[in-house]
Amino acid sequence: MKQNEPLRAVTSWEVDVAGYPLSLPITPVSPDRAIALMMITDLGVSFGDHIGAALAERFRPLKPELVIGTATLGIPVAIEVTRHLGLDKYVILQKSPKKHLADALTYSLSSVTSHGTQELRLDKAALPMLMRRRVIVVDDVIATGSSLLASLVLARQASAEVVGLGAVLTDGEAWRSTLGKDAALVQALAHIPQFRNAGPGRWEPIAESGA
Ligand SMILES: Nc1ncnc2[nH]cnc12
Repeated sequence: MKQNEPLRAVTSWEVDVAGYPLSLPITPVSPDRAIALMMITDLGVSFGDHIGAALAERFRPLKPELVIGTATLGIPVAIEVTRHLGLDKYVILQKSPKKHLADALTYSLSSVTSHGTQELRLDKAALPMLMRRRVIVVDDVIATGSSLLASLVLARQASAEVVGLGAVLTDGEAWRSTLGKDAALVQALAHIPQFRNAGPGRWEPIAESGA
C-alpha cells in the first residue's frame, strides 16, 4: 500500500528508503497498536552500505567528528555512517549490564519493541573521545524518541556537542514531543506511520499531523 492511498487495512507497508524499496510486515506490539517492523540486521550488507552512504551525505555538511550509536540495532548504523564519513572510531551506548560498565554513566529508557524499562550506558573510558567533540547520534528507528533522548543526555553529560540525530526511519510522531526542540536535529531517510486495530487481523495506518 502506498502512503497517499485512502486508509484501509494492510498487512505490509511499502517504504522508499532513499531509493531503496522495502516492504515491512505489519507487526502487533499491543492489542490495539502495530508497527511496520524494520529489522535492520535482516536486510543484508548492501542495505547497510546504502543507508550509511545516504546518512553520511546528509550529515557531512555538519562536520561531525564522531558517531554515537545506540545498542543494539543502532550499532550497524553507527558503523556504516562512520565508514562513509571517512571516520574510524565510534562510540556505542550499551543496553546490557556488562561487567566493565559497572561505573558507566547511565540513563533509563523504554522502547516500542522491548518489554519494561532498560538502561543505556556510556563507558567512562569513552569520555575523552567525546569531550568538546562535534558528534551525531544514530539509531535504526526513532519511534518514542526515548532511546535518542537517553543518548542525547549521556552525550551532553560527556560534554559532546550533538550536531545531529540520524535514523533510517522515523516511526509515528511520539518522538517529536519526547525530543522537544532537539527534534529539529533529526534527519531520517524515510518515515512510516503506526497502525491501529481495525478489527480481527486488520490494521489501519494512523493519520498524522505532519508537524
Ligand atoms: N518500525 C520499527 N521497526 C523496528 N524497530 C522499531 N522500533 C520502533 N519502531 C520500529
